[in-house]
Amino acid sequence: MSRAPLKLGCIADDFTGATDLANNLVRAGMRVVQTIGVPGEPLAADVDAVVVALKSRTIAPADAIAQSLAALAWLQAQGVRQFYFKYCSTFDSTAEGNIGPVAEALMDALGTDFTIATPAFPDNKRTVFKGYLFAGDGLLNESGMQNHPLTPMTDPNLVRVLQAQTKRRVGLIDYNVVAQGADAVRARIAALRAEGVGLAVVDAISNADLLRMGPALADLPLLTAGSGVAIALPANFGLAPSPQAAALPGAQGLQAVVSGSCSVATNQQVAHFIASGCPARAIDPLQLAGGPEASARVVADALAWAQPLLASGPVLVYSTAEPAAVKAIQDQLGVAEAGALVEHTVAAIARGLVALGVRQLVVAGGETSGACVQALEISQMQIGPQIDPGVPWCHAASPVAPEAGLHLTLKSGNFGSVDFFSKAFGQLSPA
Ligand SMILES: Nc1ncnc2c1ncn2[C@@H]1O[C@H](COP(=O)(O)OP(=O)(O)OP(=O)(O)O)[C@@H](O)[C@H]1O
Ligand SMILES: O=C(O)[C@@H](O)C(=O)CO
Repeated sequence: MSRAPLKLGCIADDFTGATDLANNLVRAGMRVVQTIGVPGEPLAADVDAVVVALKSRTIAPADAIAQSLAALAWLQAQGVRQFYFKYCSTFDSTAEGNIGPVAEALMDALGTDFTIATPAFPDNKRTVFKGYLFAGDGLLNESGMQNHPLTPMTDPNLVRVLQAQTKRRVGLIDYNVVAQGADAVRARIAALRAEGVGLAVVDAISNADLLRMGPALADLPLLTAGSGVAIALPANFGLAPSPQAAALPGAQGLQAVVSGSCSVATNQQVAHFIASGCPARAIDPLQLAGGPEASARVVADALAWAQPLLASGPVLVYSTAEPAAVKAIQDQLGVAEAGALVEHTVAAIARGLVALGVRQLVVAGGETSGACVQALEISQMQIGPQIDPGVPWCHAASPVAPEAGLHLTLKSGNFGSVDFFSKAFGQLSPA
């Protein structure tokens, strides 16, 4: 290997989550590449960290484990000093996992008996106290996440949630320990290890807490977390923030937003975009139920609608709906079927929009982003400047956007200010 070993090798369980992690690493001074899935060839770029983006959050645990181990094996082949399994700051899991099963499989593969688990991301109001996860000012299960279409979160106690997904014992490094600093965290890790605890949820209610615990994490082979902990890691490798880490090519082309997210923040962003007079077209999932022809018709109609409007500014195509409407659709189509149908259709629309000349694309929703990036045949993304906490602009090559590629941002469902969809375009520098 001619380049230096990677400092961090990261595996993210969805695509927006991967850019969120990459964004925090870039802001703290690392040069980062995000790959879409496990690359088929060795890493060429000379970077500090790679984030391998999987779409493994809601698939069967055995498949999530297999994909994560494949990502780990590829990262190991590139030479990596520390590994990071990134999941959602709202700890999104199904009843079977996949946070616990994947974390354990990675621990087994790395031969380590201990890791941490903390989704804390204070910049986005995700805080953990006494093992309880807060989203905004309320507990996770009162935040809207209890209504998530694929991963409803009804228990805010992360020790309990994780214990139900793991064979290893789950413990807690609570706020009193974190507040005392890295030495106290190190001592607590040693004590938990001696008691046979394999995974410890760590409290953090501010960036200062994350930065304080950072040095105590330097020697752990594997970290499992949301993106928050990432702000403390570059310093462990002697790196400091630098503006060059986020430079992207100049932007050009038409602008569009596609949204398959039904999260609280996205619902507000869609409503705001429509209220501000921008063109928007809703997709009715029930129209997709008639097989591939039905979906193809919806795609063609949406593109025919968008084409004459694009020259005048950004358009929005969305399936975003409030919880009651989502539930009604799921009751008729099934949860997984509705999700897959909508994702496939929104992704086909995203591809069609890029074929029409869109080169600045906002995608809302993690699963939706996964489907869109795959439809656009994107294999790698360069991470650029942050639009809002957890959401950077990225740049990627795509066969659908030959020559200069396209700018895209993958917005997690609950991230971004209410005016995110219009604000994002104003933050790109023209070519
Ligand atoms: N109107 C709808 N009815 C039923 N399901 C829908 C509808 N609109 C979208 N969906 C599905 O809901 C899921 C939304 O998940 P997605 O990960 O894209 O958004 P999110 O959960 O808000 O984002 P994140 O994971 O970043 O928080 C997708 O599978 C999508 O296809
Ligand atoms: O951590 C988060 O909240 C996000 O990066 C995410 O994973 C949403 O899908």
